[in-house]
Amino acid sequence: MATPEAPAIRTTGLTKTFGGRRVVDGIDLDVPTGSVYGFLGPNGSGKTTTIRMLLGLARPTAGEITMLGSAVPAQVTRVLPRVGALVEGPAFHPQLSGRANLARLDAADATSDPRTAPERIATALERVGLQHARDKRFRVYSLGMKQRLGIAAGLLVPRDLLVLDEPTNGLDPQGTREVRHLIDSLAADGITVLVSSHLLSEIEQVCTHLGVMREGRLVAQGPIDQLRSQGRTLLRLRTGEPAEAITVLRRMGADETSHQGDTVLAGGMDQAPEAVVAALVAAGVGVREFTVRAPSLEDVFIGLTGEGFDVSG
Ligand SMILES: Nc1ncnc2c1ncn2[C@@H]1O[C@H](COP(=O)(O)OP(=O)(O)OP(=O)(O)O)[C@@H](O)[C@H]1O
Repeated sequence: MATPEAPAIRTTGLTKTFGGRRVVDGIDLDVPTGSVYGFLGPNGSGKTTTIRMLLGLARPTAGEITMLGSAVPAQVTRVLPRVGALVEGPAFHPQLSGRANLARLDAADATSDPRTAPERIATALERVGLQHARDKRFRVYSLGMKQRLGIAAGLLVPRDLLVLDEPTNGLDPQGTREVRHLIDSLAADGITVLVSSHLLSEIEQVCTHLGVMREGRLVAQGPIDQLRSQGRTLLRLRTGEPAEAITVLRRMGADETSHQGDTVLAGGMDQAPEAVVAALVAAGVGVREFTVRAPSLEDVFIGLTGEGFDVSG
């Protein structure tokens, strides 16, 4: 049994190679118990392969995994009953109701008790907010409802950990919100959630922790506030004297400056904005516009991954 202090998931040097290519390259994941851990990275960065190894669906080339206190894959049969997973989505029958679909999946699970099935199915449907639609056919469900039914399938027995691979992928904004609310409420119940996404904006609001993948490597990991504070404040100003402005800003500590036309950008300064404006004016630089942009997670990730994360949705 994992103690409350033990991480829900920990990997050491986890590696997977396909044809000599390191698709997952020595990653040390640390998913605290009780966290909502956003596993973020562009398509192809190795998230799904990592998740498949965690769930015992793929064998690591090297490295170790401990999940809920048990070694994976060696003790995967012990740990899997405590883990709900949504990977690639279960195959639902379009003509059957949500409830009938869950009954089919539950019946196919040799470890679940058929006597308690109706109650467990009702609880899972309730949990994801689909009780009212339980008798509707799957094919008339909205995208968000379909995805929530997929999560319900992972909740047919009580779980300590939920692993969701891109649960918001392809959803419209409404569906994305539904899934986010569901993750929030599952976390409030004490379930640890690992949720992958290639879109920061889709999961940022629900996560307590983030891990960022780039080309098979885990390039950042930690509590979301800690990662956010790694960002740099950016000053932006408009002036008729950009060259002079840059000289002043550099003297005041800016280590990154650029200008285009009358717009000057500067990073790496920690002076109060009013002190910067005063120094500019004292140096004869006319300031037409001045803004300070607080660091965003988006900026941090662009720096880490070398590419922008989609901010839609
Ligand atoms: N069975 C396999 N054989 C060979 N290459 C594979 C296999 N599975 C995955 N890959 C490759 O490994 C890389 C990482 O894939 P993976 O699916 O883990 O990334 P991902 O971050 O989950 O991206 P996506 O969001 O697109 O699924 C990709 O280049 C993919 O083509």
